[in-house]
Amino acid sequence: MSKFNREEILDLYKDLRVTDVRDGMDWVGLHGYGTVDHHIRPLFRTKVVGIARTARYLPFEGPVPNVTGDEYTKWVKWYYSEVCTDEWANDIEEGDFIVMDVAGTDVGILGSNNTLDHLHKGVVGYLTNGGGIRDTDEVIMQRIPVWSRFVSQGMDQTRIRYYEKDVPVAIGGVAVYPNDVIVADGDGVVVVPSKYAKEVAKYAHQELTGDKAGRKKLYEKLGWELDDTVQ
Ligand SMILES: O=C([O-])CC(=O)C(=O)O
Ligand SMILES: [Mg+2]
Repeated sequence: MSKFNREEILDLYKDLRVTDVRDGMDWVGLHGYGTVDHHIRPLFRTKVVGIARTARYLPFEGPVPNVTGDEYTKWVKWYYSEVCTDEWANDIEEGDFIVMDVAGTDVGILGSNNTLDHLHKGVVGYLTNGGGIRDTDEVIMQRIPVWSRFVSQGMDQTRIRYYEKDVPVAIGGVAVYPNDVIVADGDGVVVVPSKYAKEVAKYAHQELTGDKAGRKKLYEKLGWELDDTVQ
């Protein structure tokens, strides 16, 4: 990352909720920008902040080979190495939030296997505008954070091709550029353009601080034990 220090930004955003960041975006005049379509939901409730690493896939145009099962095994290997590669996985940095434009397709590019490899390399979460994720019982058990429109069963072959990485992509009505800040939790996903990241964080923290103080008073009134969300 050239324009700003990603560790500094990740630290600045680590405690912020999606709603704080949404408010921070409003405070700098970005009312109509950043909120990813609400149909894109988390597989399970969790909160992640990361730096956008983008990739674009296209539907596969065919043809589907008419071959025996054994020939198909070979064809699948060829497909993985030539048509649907995951080139973006070769240069992952700690804190990357993988943003995949899968053109709305119903394909399980990600599963319980390859996401573990990416986790090991530093990926903190995934955002897709289609399915893109399968093996979800295991993915949830492994605590791999994914926000997607739906869940897919099928594998890549005959369905999708990798096209390019590190380019702007459109996800749920929002243009996501490499290095944008992605904040995701149970309320969905908000995208902060990197050039506004510090200013948005300032007002997001103002919101969070005010909210904590208010809820702390109400906790006390209710006789509740204080937790991390109010102190
Ligand atoms: O095989 C794939 O491409 C995706 C998958 O199911 C996994 O990694 O577990
Ligand atoms: Mg699998």
